[in-house]
Amino acid sequence: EISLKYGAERLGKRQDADMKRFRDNRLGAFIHWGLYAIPGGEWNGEMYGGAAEWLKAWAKVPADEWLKLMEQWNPTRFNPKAWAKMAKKMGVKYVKITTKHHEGFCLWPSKYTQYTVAQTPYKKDILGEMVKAYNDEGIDVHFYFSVLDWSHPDYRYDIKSEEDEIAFARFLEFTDNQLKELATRYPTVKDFWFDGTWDASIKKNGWWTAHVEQMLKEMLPGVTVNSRLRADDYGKRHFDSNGHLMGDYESAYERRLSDPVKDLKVTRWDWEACMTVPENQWGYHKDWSLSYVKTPLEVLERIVHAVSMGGNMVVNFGPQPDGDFRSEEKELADAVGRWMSVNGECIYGCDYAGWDKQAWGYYTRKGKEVYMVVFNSPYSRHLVVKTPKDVKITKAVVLNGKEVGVKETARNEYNVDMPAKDSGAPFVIKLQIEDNT
Ligand SMILES: C#C[C@@H]1N[C@@H](C)[C@@H](O)[C@H]1O
Repeated sequence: EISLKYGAERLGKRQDADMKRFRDNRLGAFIHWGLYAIPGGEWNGEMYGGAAEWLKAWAKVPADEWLKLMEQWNPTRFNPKAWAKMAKKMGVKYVKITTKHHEGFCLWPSKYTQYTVAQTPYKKDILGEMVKAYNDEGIDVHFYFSVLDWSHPDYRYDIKSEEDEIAFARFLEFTDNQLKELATRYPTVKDFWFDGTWDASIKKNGWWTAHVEQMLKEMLPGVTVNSRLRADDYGKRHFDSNGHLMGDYESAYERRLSDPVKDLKVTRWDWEACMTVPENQWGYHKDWSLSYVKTPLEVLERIVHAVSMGGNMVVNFGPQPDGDFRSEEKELADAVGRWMSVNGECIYGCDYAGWDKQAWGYYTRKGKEVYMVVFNSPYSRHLVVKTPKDVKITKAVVLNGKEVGVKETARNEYNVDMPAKDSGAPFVIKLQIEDNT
């Protein structure tokens, strides 16, 4: 192994109670909310199809012009309690909030910059209102934080001169101060999800990324930190130069998931995926007709897919500038919540089952119970199950339904009957097993 000062601080999964809570929560929601919600993908009469929170880049808007949007930040329909109730009904156990996205606008009254909610017509600490509302509903709060900051004159994409070194050192100190401010003001935060760490300037400062992880964990014992923050001594990101995962969970799965048959490596570590409902819109975009919008069923399948491979899934919401959600997002939260209210036990606290995936859907596992989450009903009316050696199925019951027949067709092979009544939606069969492995 290469000797590293700023490589992985731990080998294998974190096993403390806080990490177990992160893992068992399984389903989260992302809130991408910032100045970018105001133009919603349109600038000077031109509609841009790229990600709405990157409009400043697509339309090549200078920072000072972009930040003038602060004069319009006044979400009069923002109701944190209603937001928290919507999340609760959806069945999410945590919400990741963009405290500051690449644009540099802070949803909290940071004293280290003038680009915050305090300097807008809204004035109030909107982040604090969200944290309280979600926590009051028993929902954990995670902070998204963009290291990349388009509003800060000392940010550098690369370090090519003495001047760059000096400026970027000032920028790293500014960032430390903001992170300490967030950890101090909102001590119930459970996780920091870093973004915007792909530039050469950060890769050349792996030491700082290790320092940030350590600083936050000293300030907030138990807090989790994503792998995307981390770079090692040689600029290797997420996994260090010896191939060990840095941070507490891998966070590379943005709008993509590992193939559940061909690519099982993620089952070896903790990981969290995040997804958008349109093809690639995190912030509010006025026109969702510009790309395919996933149905609630397609969102649900991605949630189950992630959990079936031992990961978490975070579904994104991009609130409107007025503080309300678009109808498609309200309907999505409703639909997912209805399914989770009946079948959530195959998600919460569940993990990778280690059984060979079948065409009808996915397995998840919690101790001695294995769940079959069926998305594709076969014409044969039988669900083929191949168990590992020395594992037998003793019973099969449809969640919120009746027992179904199980017939052993060969060694470690079974036909599990379909439920008599077709619910017209994905359903879950809970298997009791004898595991003599
Ligand atoms: C690229 C990029 C960013 N990462 C996603 C989580 C969004 O914040 C997007 O803007």
